[in-house]
Amino acid sequence: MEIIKYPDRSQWKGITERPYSDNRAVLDTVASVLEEVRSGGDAALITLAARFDGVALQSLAVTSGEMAAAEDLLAPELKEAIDAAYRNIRVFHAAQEKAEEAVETLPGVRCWRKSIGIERVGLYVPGGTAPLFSTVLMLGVPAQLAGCSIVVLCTPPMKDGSVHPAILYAARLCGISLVYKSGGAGAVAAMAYGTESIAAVHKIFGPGNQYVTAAKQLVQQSGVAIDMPAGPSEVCVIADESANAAFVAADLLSQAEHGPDSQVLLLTDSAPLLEGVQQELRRQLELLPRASVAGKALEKSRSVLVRDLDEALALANAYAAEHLILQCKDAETLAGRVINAGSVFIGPYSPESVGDYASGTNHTLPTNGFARAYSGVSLDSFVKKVSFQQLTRAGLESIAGTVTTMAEAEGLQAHAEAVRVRLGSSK
Ligand SMILES: NC(=O)C1=CN([C@@H]2O[C@H](COP(=O)(O)OP(=O)(O)OC[C@H]3O[C@@H](n4cnc5c(N)ncnc54)[C@H](O)[C@@H]3O)[C@@H](O)[C@H]2O)C=CC1
Ligand SMILES: N[C@@H](Cc1c[nH]c[nH+]1)C(=O)O
Ligand SMILES: [Zn+2]
Repeated sequence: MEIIKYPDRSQWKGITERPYSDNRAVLDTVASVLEEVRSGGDAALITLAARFDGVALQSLAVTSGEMAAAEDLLAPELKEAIDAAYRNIRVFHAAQEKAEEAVETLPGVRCWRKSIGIERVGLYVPGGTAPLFSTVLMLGVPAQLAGCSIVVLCTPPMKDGSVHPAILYAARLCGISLVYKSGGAGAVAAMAYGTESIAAVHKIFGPGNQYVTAAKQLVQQSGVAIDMPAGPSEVCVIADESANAAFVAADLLSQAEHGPDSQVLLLTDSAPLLEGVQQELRRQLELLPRASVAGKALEKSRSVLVRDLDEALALANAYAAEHLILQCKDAETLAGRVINAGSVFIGPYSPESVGDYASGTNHTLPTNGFARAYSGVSLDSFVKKVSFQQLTRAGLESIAGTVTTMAEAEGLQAHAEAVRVRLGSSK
């Protein structure tokens, strides 16, 4: 891990840049995969599964038999854990369902908005390095609450050509039956353009590695919407001398183990804490089954010694982390001053892992600085808010002058006439 001491502002750009920011090779690969799927459909997806996942598939769709069998393949404690997480995520997302009141902007001029579920949505569930069945809940629960009518789920097959039973169990909980064995850019292309077996959707959701994220960004050109660029994972921890070095190191490693292109960032005003965290990282890393993945991510990560916590917060706001953990005195006050972050974890007992799985918040969050402008996935991501208005004749009379004056000033006479003709005052 690179250690940077007391950087001045001119060095901030180097700190806030992600290690994969120059991803032209990835974009080139992804562009050709998209074209392959657009022209080759299902057969191309089967070829891609062999090329990138090393799996020889006969067909892409998970059968209803495989869906039904999944539950019995899971240990009871895992099923209970998934059920508990499902409930918490549902409670948190259901609370986002707020009906908006109609507003009378003038007497007789009534305006309102209605949330309508996006009809066809595509969910991407990562599975390259690990089958992230938690992501099924993060996407499936809000899709279910929003009432999306067609929900397609794509995930890379495991080496034996199956989909992990926990993914299928979580999908069933969320009422999803259209599950396909397809990963990476190919899966994104399939959901964007459609193939013989996979329906094209209106919006694609979900996290993934650089290939998935690049594919989501590229397919937007064909008119499909996406939630946001989400992946590779990252975390920023702000810690002071009051923090427990073992907790901080554990949080950094929990994101480093996601993939070699994950990035973690420690910001501290305490040299002893920084030293303690480096020691803990070395100690804890050795104990991890995924030590080599986490080790690669750490090589591209940074620990920064700053002058004070104000500077730490300013740097964190500039970095705009997917996850921001505050392990310092007065963490709540600091949290109130956060401007850019996907999700914030306050105090020593709020590890990011709880948000990754089960506290209720969504783990599909903007990475690569996109938290400056994007929110994480929520119920809102799965609905459109359609606005409505209804005027009485008296309402139209009161607003007529405003509209006709503005329309004529813009040189749009027909707009003005559409008001006047109703009031019998056409020129
Ligand atoms: N920001 C967020 O909200 C979240 C992000 N993540 C991130 O999702 C990612 C998951 O990544 P993975 O485990 O890799 O699974 P993945 O499912 O995203 O990617 C696997 C697929 O990548 C494609 N691929 C692999 N190597 C390729 C190559 N050389 N050329 C073209 N395509 C290739 C293959 O099609 C493969 O099926 C991690 O980076 C993790 O940090 C995970 C959860 C949440
Ligand atoms: N940490 C991941 C989510 C995750 C899934 N499983 C474990 N963690 C992210 O939000 O980037
Ligand atoms: Zn995680």
